[in-house]
Amino acid sequence: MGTPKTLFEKVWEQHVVAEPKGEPTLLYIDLQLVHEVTSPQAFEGLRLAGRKVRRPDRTVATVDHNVPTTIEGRLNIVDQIAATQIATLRKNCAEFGVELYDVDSREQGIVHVIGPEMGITKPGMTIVCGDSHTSTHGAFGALAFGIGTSEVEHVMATQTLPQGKPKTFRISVEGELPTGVTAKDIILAIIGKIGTDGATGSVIEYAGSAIRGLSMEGRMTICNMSIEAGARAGMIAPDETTFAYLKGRRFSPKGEAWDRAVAEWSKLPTDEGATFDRELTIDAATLVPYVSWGTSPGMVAPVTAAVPDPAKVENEADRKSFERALEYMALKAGTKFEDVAIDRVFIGSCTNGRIEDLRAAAKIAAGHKVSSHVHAMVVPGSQQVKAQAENEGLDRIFKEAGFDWREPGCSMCLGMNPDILSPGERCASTSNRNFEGRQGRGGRTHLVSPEMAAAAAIAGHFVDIRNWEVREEVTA
Ligand SMILES: CC(C)[C@H](C(=O)O)[C@@H](O)C(=O)O
Ligand code: SF4
Repeated sequence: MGTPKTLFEKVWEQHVVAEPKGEPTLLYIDLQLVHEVTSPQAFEGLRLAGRKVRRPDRTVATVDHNVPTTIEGRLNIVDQIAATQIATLRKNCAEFGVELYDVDSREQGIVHVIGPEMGITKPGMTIVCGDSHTSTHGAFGALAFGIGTSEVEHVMATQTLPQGKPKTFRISVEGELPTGVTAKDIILAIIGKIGTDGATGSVIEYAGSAIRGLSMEGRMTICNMSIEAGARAGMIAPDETTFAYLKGRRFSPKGEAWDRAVAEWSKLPTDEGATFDRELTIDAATLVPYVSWGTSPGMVAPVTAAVPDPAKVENEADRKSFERALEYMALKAGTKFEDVAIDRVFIGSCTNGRIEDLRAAAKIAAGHKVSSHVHAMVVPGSQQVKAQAENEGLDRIFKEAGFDWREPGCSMCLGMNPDILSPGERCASTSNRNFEGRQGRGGRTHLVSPEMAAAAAIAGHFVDIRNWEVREEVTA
């Protein structure tokens, strides 16, 4: 036995190609995911240099950010930038031999949803994408992180990437998660506690019994938002839950290869006695459902609380940004969140657009009606999520309750397609970012869990789902 190692160190060391003195390490990249927004210049760079995609078999593309979420909208994309980016991706994938899961594919969807669900994402891999929420895939014990467009080109050309070695940060969430408290609440609580720069330069490993108790969907929700705490990536050790999720998926190993893979993956978890640069432990019992109230994902408070008071902030710069956030959000200190009315609800995104999220939201919505002053939409993260939800009758529950049931894509997570807020509209959203204008110019975003979003749609304002009466007979 050598020195005890962390999950991150094991994956990192297995991918080192070269360690030139005084320069970043050259890492081998197992998988590159590609979408329409950050790939055009990378492909163009290759073309200009007369190069090929070195490993098309380790490169997977889909359309997600720009695609409209109605069938008619997809057939005739009005937005010129969107139409061009999508057409360009089609052309590039055909020319460079990259598999594209296009809108007519049964596997199209948000890049971070389709990788795991097809079994392309696997433990121990290095995974990159020109997209910050690539951290999602770390839920499988992969080292997965977002890269810039010039790096996308570098990986396409060489299947390697120069990277400085990040620091390690273990966040352990111990104990049993109270009823009504979800994976989304865990990560909102963490970011609220450590701040949006709390994990800068680090790879977070999420550990502890509350994390081990989560499904893969919940683990993905948590790793997804690592980037909102400034982390380079988030990781969770692969275990039986991981293997059960991956078994039998389209690109998962089969037969003997499966057994060999599981044996390898089982060696990845952090060794007893391994040390981290930083550690934090959170008691799961102290967590509640949260709502973000400001314009950064660190500005969060318990749903039962009131809008916090900037006057209590000592540091002047912090107080100013606090005041500015409240002004943008049109919120007054002291107003109870349960008295804050909303106009829109968005259930979807790579944070909370998976089947389990839709099940959870449907359970809350079943037998109720969306408030007359709210427009609420449910956007499955992928075609497979959509098909499965329809199989289970979730679409019917949502439609009967008055939710708009859409085609898969990033949708209202960001304002790059027709699904946007109008100026001044307030939205309860299951996505991961609440920056000014994120969901449309002048739009006001509150980040919440799928359950909280569904309940808010019905009540017309935020509600504590711990008091929500779930009509079991309707969902049964
Ligand atoms: C468009 C893309 C580059 C961007 C990202 O990197 O995260 C988007 O996915 C987002 O969520 O803001
Ligand atoms: S769903 Fe949102 S966060 Fe995720 S990749 Fe799309 S735009 Fe980015």
